[in-house]
Parts: sequence; structure tokens; C-alpha cells
Amino acid sequence: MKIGIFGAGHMGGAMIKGWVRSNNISPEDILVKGGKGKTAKLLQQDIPFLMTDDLNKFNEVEMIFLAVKTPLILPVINDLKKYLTQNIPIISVSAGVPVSNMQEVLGDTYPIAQAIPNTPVQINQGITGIVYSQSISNLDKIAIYDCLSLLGIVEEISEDKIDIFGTLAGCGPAFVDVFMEALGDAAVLHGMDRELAYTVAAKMVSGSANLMLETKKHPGELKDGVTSPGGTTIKGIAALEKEGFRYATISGIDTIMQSYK
Ligand SMILES: NC(=O)C1=CN([C@@H]2O[C@H](COP(=O)(O)OP(=O)(O)OC[C@H]3O[C@@H](n4cnc5c(N)ncnc54)[C@H](O)[C@@H]3O)[C@@H](O)[C@H]2O)C=CC1
Ligand SMILES: O=C(O)[C@@H]1CCC=N1
Repeated sequence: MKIGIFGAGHMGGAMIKGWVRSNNISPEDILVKGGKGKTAKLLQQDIPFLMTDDLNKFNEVEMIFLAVKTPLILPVINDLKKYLTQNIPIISVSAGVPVSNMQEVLGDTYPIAQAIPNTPVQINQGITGIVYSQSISNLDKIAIYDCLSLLGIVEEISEDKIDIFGTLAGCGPAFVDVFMEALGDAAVLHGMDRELAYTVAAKMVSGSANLMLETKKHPGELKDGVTSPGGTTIKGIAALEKEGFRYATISGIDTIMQSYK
């Protein structure tokens, strides 16, 4: 499978790493168009993918991912369409540019998708939400799905739910990172070595997440299993709730959602 990708920054780079790490796609089957910065060139030193500024070369790939910043998606598509001699599926991973906006540039029948992955795709443990254009063929859908599945779970969702999906799955890792950093700081405050503190925090978060996924238990039930009556955990939970822990989390997601309007 030959893949084209515009942008090898945080998201594009994470996808490239995941594809190569999956052992299903070799670096020479990935064609990258970078920006003016050095991000793609730097990554190429570790992963020897092909790089080009010649947009004609994108006629040789099976699908083209766009991982440039949101405001650049439509200008990039507008430029690219002049060079494509066939309807090669275009998948934007950008938050905030719906399929309908891309259709305005490419037309209603062009095969398009908006996919929102997250950074864990680089270790093949991502979750990607995807919306396909209505007229896209089943063959194109399967090819795109297969390609993204190499990076983790893929969920097809409706266009009206892609923003909340992207907020939860795509922005969420940063929430968890801040949480783990704060946990680490708290442990350091109490004398734990910082490196060990971050390892413990990350292992605790991944173990708790896996427990919920494997047991399919409600998170409240899992929490109840940790909070012994009169014990230490419930004291900590009470302090978190006093500081508005849940509301702060809901507010973080809600603020991102308001920013799409
Ligand atoms: N970072 C994340 O975790 C996620 C990002 N996204 C989406 O991915 C998109 C990119 O975000 P990031 O990777 O975080 O930004 P970034 O700034 O790290 O990467 C963008 C890359 O595009 C390159 N670029 C600029 N103009 C270009 C052009 N004309 N042709 C080819 N490459 C060009 C830049 O040099 C840069 O390396 C955004 O639209 C964002 O919504 C979606 C889900 C998660
Ligand atoms: O912060 C951003 O705009 C992107 C969208 C999803 C995750 N990062």
C-alpha cells in the first residue's frame, strides 16, 4: 500500500511512526510533502520515507492524508487538485474542517474523509473517528479503514459527532498528560524520585484504563472498588470534588466544543 501525506508534524509524524512500526507499511511506501519547517526532514533521518515537493508524484499513491494545520487544509486541497489526474481518496485529519467544506473544493463525487486520530497512533494504540463522503465507494472505504486500522481502533461516526469525538479522543491525551504530570508533581512533593513518579503515574493510568476496557465495568463501580469505607482514597476524592475536579474536566471538553462554533 502506497500512502501520501502532507505534513509530518505532531500528527502526521505520529501516523508515519505507527504505520512503519506496524511492519505493514515500509518507509519507501510513504510519500511525504513537508512544509517550510524542518519537521519532516528531521523525522526522515529516523524513518527513511520518500519526500517530494512535486505534487504530480501524488498520482502514484493509493490515498492521500492531509496533516497540515486546520487553516491550511482547504488551500492545500485547492492546490493539490490541479495536479491529480485521478480521484485518489483524500483524508484530512484536521479538526474543524468537515467533509462538506472539502466537497466545496473537490466536488460532491470526489472520495473524501475526515478522520481524527490521536497521538497514541504512533504506538498503534490510537483511536480514530472517521466520516466518509456519501458517494465514496466501498472499496475506497475499506482501503482507508485498513490503512487507519494499522494505527489502532477505527470508528465510523456521523458528521455531527466528529467534533466531540475528536475532542474526547484527539485532545483528551493532553488532558491525561497534564493529569499524569500533576500526579508526578504531587509524588515529588512527597519525596518520590521524578522519573519513578511518572512511570508509576503512567502505569496506573494505563492499568486503570485497561481494567475498565477488559471488565466493561462502569467507571463509578471501579472507583467504588478502590474507596474503602473510612479509608484514604475517599478522602482524596472528596478533596478533588471540592476543587471541582469533574466540573473542570467537563468544562475543558465543553470549552473546546464551543471553539468549533
Ligand atoms: N496533534 C494532535 O494530537 C492532533 C492533531 N490533529 C490535526 O492535525 C493537524 C496538524 O496538527 P499538528 O500535527 O499538531 O500540527 P503541526 O504544526 O505539528 O504539523 C503540521 C505540519 O504541516 C507542515 N506543513 C505546513 N504547510 C505545509 C504544506 N503546505 N504542505 C505540507 N506540509 C505542510 C508543517 O511544517 C508541520 O510540520 C491539525 O489540523 C489538527 O487539527 C488531529 C488530531 C490530533
Ligand atoms: O489542538 C488541536 O487543535 C488538535 C486537534 C485535536 C488534537 N489536537
